[in-house]
Amino acid sequence: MLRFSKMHGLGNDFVVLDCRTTPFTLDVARIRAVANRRTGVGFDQLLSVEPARDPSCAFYYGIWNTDGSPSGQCGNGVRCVAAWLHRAGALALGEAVRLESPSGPVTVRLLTPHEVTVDMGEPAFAPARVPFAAEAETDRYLIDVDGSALEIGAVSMGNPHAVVMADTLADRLPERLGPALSTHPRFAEGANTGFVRRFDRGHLALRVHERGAGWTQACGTGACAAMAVLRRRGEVDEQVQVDLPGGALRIAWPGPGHTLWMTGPAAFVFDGTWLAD
Ligand SMILES: N[C@H](CCC[C@H](N)C(=O)O)C(=O)O
Repeated sequence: MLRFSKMHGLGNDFVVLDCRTTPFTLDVARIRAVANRRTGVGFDQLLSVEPARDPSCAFYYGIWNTDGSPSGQCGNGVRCVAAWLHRAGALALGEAVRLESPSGPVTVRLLTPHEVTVDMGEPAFAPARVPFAAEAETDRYLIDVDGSALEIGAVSMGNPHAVVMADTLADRLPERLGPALSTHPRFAEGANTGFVRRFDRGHLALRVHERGAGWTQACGTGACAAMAVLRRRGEVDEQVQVDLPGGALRIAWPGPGHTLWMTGPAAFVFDGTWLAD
């Protein structure tokens, strides 16, 4: 009997599974079945809360996209995991706790039962870390998409991101470029592709075409990636508000050599039992 919680962070929605005592056993076909928005539950990512492998962390969380592919990190998801652990009595308000993601530890702290701040670690710009095929690391790469050059930033937040300034698109549409960049061969593991508009040094708008999940209402690591790329270019201050279709996140990052902080909401929708097998 598969029990789950349906949650969301700014409309980026999740099925959360309690795998603290029962191991995670879903295969790709089952993940896709649960992801189906008509015959399943529907989610952008499925999250499994499991015992930590790293003894310095309280719990581990696994992340799967709608197509069954795994991810190394999920910003909106880790806030939901923190709120889920709080509801389960395993995480106190105000307590800073390390959680283990597939790409390593992050530190979460609940400001309220529905508002979470997360130390997401340091953005990784080295092309091999993204991974992104490039001869040398730079703030801006020119990448060939459909036969013409597009300027992007490339960064890992534990998962790969391409960041595109919307004002560099000319007449090219994000609807086409998002899927093309998310599966671009220079990103060996694919990319989450964010289109950013900069209002001023403290305020951005962003929408993200996610690897393995498509367009989402919000992408936490995408907001972190947009901040990381623009801050390193000197185009934003240490704190920014990032407006996504589903709402706003607050991101803080002094710059290279520092970790990056994300603050935003986490919401419960319902608890359920999967009966479709
Ligand atoms: N929605 C998530 C990111 C999911 C990333 C996933 N699509 C990948 O394959 O890396 C977030 O809030 O950060």
